[in-house]
Amino acid sequence: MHQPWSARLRRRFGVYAHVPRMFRQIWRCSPALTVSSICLRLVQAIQPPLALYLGKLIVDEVIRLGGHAMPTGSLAHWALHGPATRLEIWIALEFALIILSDLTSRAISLVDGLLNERYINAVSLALMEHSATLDLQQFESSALQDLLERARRQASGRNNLLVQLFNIAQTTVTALMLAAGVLTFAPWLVMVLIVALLPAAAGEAHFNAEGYRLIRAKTAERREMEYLRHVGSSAEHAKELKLFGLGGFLVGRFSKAAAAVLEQNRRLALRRFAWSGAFAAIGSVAYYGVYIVIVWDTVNGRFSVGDLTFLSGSFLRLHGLLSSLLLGVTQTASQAQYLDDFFAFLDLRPAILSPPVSCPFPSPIRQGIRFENVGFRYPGTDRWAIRGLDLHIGAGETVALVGENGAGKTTIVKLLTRLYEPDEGQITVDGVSLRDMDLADLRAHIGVIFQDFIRYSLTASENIAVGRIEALDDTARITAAAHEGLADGVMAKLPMGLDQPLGKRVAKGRELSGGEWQKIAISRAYMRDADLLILDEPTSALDARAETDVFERLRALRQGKAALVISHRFSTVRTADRIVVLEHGRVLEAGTHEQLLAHGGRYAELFELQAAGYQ
Ligand SMILES: Nc1ncnc2c1ncn2[C@@H]1O[C@H](COP(=O)(O)OP(=O)(O)OP(=O)(O)O)[C@@H](O)[C@H]1O
Repeated sequence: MHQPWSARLRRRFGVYAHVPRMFRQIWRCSPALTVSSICLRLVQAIQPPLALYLGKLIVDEVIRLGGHAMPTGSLAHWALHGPATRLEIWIALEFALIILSDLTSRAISLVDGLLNERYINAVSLALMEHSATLDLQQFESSALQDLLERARRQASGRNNLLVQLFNIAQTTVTALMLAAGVLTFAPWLVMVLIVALLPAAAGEAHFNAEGYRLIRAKTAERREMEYLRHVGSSAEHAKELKLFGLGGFLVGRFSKAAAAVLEQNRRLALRRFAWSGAFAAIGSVAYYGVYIVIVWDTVNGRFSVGDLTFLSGSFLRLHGLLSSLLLGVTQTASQAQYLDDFFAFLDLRPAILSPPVSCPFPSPIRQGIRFENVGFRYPGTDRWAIRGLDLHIGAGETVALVGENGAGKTTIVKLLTRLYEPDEGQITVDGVSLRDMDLADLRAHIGVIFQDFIRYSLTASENIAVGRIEALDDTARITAAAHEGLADGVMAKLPMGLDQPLGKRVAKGRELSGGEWQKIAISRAYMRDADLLILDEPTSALDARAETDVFERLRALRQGKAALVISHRFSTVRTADRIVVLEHGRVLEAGTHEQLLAHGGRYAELFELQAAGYQ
């Protein structure tokens, strides 16, 4: 696939399109530090040409003084009374310049360090804040995971793009000043140097673009490697890995993925090495050619010895500066590609939004929640997870959903909380469609515990407070919720009580049993004053006594509030006001425990199957 060179050039420089946006971000982090960094770098940028020019003046002055009679007496006498006043001034200035240069470079690293840290934090925050606004559907797509993986590199702080871009600007100012100085002596020499560097510039740009293409193509492999590394070295997985003896298997998988990535990188690195060596040689030949011409012109009296010092010094610097500029531009070009990914991620917009004008959630619920002919397919699949579903949850009613694995129970919860949008039909609360409600308001009125609830590596009290994060400091509310959710007994056993960090990841963290974690999760639901409570497998890990306790307390909480309980345990299910049996995303039968048993359908069959297991 061959593109015209103009298109290629546009694409190469196109990577910098987001740099102004990045600068705006940097500016917002700290205008004072940004201005300080720019000013300090300007001061630093003009020092090398000044130092070189002072050097030339000193050499010329020394040669001029060389013709005079040798000073008599001491160095001090010569310095004070001799004809060396101008020389002394130049030397003093050069000394001052060295001190200044040292001070500014220290100040630059201080200011840049502070600014960079703020910028990296701002990038991480932007990623987290934006992630919170995206749809669950977007998160479940592997394309988004790949984009996020690349965008994260921007936040990792490894690439230090900010400092590199500032360095480029500084180097450019120095190079321009040196070039201007040299141009006054011999304009064509500068042209020779620039032209000699062009092949290297093109080569670097080419290899950087190729490197990025490689990384992009291998994002999925890198994500897999990241996953394998995590699984292979985390405490959560250690137990199963040991017992199943999976260490070797994981290492093998990782090595295979790593070897594929490594091999491609190696080939690119070798080609890059060979080509950049050849291009660098062209630059060096040009530099020495120019140097020989300057020496020749000095010998022939066209330049003074001071001019020779200045020109050869300037050329050496210019050569070094142009090379580092080239390296800087190409390195930042490849990093700027991640900037592209970072902003592409920030520009993603969620599809599930609040309407411009929203209706309030009907609180308290008077008529109930209704699914009307609802159909839903997960994105990227052809199979209907739910189809033609009609379901009613009356005000103050507890409905239990039962059905075999994959029947669509959890999907109903996702639709009810608008984590996903139905493809067909609608869901209403007291006749108001979920689409017409403000998303945050809708979710604030629903308390949900999913079967795969999160075990936060936070303190016990924080783990409960996440159910209503505004009440993080409301110890009385947290204690009451812990009591309702049976977590008070769990807390009593913890040495640090409410303040006990949970999980193995944190210092002094205590691990809990599955049932104990579930009690903490149930307590979260009690933190909310929810009009609709959804419990997806709430008691699967609880012992029989705890299960009874949980449902007794739930009955008390449910006064005037609707609840949807999903469970495979019939001891839980039979307490519900109404039981809905799902099959292939549709309602198969519905009624009370007694009605369904009398009906002798699927429910009765499943119930008897489970009851037989206890006999
Ligand atoms: N994120 C997803 N993407 C694609 N398909 C999905 C996704 N989540 C669930 N499904 C599919 O949708 C169907 C319904 O899944 P759902 O999780 O609602 O079942 P469930 O009744 O809750 O099952 P279980 O009793 O095992 O928890 C299943 O066939 C499942 O494979």
